[in-house]
Amino acid sequence: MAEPLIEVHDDSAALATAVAGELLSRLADAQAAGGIPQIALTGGTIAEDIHRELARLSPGSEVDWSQVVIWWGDERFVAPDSPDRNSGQAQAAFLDAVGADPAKVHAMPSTADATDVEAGATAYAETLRTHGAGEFDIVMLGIGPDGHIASLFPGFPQLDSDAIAVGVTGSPKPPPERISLTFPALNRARSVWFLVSGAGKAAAVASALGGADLHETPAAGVVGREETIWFLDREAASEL
Ligand SMILES: O=C1O[C@H](COP(=O)(O)O)[C@@H](O)[C@H](O)[C@H]1O
Repeated sequence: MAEPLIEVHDDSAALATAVAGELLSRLADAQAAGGIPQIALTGGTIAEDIHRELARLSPGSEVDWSQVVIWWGDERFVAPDSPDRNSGQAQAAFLDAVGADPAKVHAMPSTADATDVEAGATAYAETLRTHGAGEFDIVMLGIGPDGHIASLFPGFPQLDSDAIAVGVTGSPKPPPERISLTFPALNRARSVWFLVSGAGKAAAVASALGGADLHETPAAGVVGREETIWFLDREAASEL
């Protein structure tokens, strides 16, 4: 397993531009090689900045977004039009603008699609299975100040699940009900990219990269099969 790479940028704006540029470059290369890349998006503050940069930079890129398969690492189990939806944020920020194919955009179930989080997680796992069980090219993950990634929170039982996707209730960060991919699913990715900005995340970054137990710092439990890159700004890297 390759050592994680750490890339530090001056601030969150520079970080967002760099990640968007790198993603477009990877997708263009994969498509030029004849592939239909599969990526998993994340929610959160830095993801919003990156999505806006993807909208800005995509027209000048070689990427055909209609030939990219889109997944999510986690989602808030709320109404489909709730502003809390990670997928709604991405759709509005860039997926509509760049011409993503709705048939290849796999949002996690909302309260309109499933009776509860467990049913939603089971349905998403089934969707993943029908598409090769999540052979992701790139999984992007934000991280919380508590070290959570996706909706895998410190001390929660979902950390030990061997399912593909799980339901979460009582999330310490609102909204309380969520659906999340698990470690076994996330760790099938060829590349895992952590996207982290701000001083509030510095301790979590240091803990994850310092080899913490994944039950205390869930970010420590995800590695790509081929590469793991930590895209940080200076503040997030300040405790390394
Ligand atoms: O709730 C969530 O939080 C994390 C990090 O979000 P941030 O706002 O602190 O950057 C995110 O990675 C996850 O997808 C999301 O559901």
